[in-house]
Amino acid sequence: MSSTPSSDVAAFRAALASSKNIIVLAGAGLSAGSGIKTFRGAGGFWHQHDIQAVASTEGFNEHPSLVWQFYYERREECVLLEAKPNRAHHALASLSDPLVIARVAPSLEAVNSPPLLITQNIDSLSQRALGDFPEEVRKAAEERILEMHGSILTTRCTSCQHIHRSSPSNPSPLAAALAKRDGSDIPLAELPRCGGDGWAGSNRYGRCGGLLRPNVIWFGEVPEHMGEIARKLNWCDMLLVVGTSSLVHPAAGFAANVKKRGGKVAVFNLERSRGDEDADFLFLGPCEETLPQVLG
Ligand SMILES: CC(C)NC(=O)[C@H](Cc1c[nH]c2ccccc12)NC(=O)[C@H](CCCC/N=C(/NCCC(=O)O)S[C@H]1O[C@H](COP(=O)(O)OP(=O)(O)OC[C@H]2O[C@@H](n3cnc4c(N)ncnc43)[C@H](O)[C@@H]2O)[C@@H](O)[C@H]1O)NC(=O)OCc1ccccc1
Ligand SMILES: [Zn+2]
Repeated sequence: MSSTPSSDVAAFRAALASSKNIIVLAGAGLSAGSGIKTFRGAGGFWHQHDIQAVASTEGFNEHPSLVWQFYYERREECVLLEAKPNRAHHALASLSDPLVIARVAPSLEAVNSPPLLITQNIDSLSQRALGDFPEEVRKAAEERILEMHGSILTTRCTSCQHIHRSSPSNPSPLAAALAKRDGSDIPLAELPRCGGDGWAGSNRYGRCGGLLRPNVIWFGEVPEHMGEIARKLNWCDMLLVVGTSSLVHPAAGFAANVKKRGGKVAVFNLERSRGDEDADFLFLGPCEETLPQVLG
């Protein structure tokens, strides 16, 4: 790849305006401006926790209490401590407004509107940034947000696979259990259990009682929505890569995939990141500043 990436805003806007299928890929940097720690940045999660122990199926089978405490801390950050969507989330959310689309992306094909947002984040802040949009715009836009690594707002039963949605307002059963403890091991029996209907074969017998796990994708597990993501990337002619170190696969391979098919890539990151030398556009700095500026 010969040329170095451009940071010419007008050139980027012209490229965006002629794009038919725009996709956004987001990582932890998108939510850094909301006070949520990243993974590899200063004070990041992976500096304080062993990835294998807290973000793998094996880790959960060995130490379910430790993993639950790690995700309770994540839940605290995102939900209980009221993290709010920042200007980067709102700039991306504005791409769901038909008036904004008409102005910045008039060539966007209706089937690709609003632009798809593929997020590696589990914090639900991109959805919350849609808060003040009219119902139908918000609904349409929510369907265009793919949480490929799951969500901190949901738990999954390890036996019946039932998904439980604990809304931010009422604390999850875990909160009660964790609140009691000083970080020491929580007995397996006290960890969150499935209240879903239990089924043995064809007859039903009350509560499933299976051990719940955070409904997030751990290392070694297949990310969510991979079929839809692969299909949509095939036709993507402009990929915005926002706040990700591009070190975790399969997300880390999306940009090269789009480039290979003749699409363009624009990277928004606080600093240089893996593979950004192959991008067409590179906007360095806090994305809560660069995105509103470039999309504004
Ligand atoms: C470590 C890495 C080498 N390992 C992997 O990639 C593994 C193994 C692997 C698979 N393929 C490979 C190929 C090569 C090598 C390894 C592999 N991948 C997997 O296991 C994946 C599953 C991985 C998912 C793991 N779960 C997460 N999260 C959920 C839980 C949780 O959140 O706890 S990953 C987690 O870490 C990743 C962290 O990356 P970032 O979000 O980028 O955060 P990071 O801190 O690293 O960087 C932040 C960036 O933001 C920038 N920034 C900071 N502030 C700002 C700011 N203000 N503005 C702008 N930018 C900013 C910084 O400069 C920095 O660049 C995210 O994906 C995040 O979700 N599963 C899978 O491959 O299954 C098979 C498969 C695949 C496809 C189809 C079929 C089968
Ligand atoms: Zn169950």
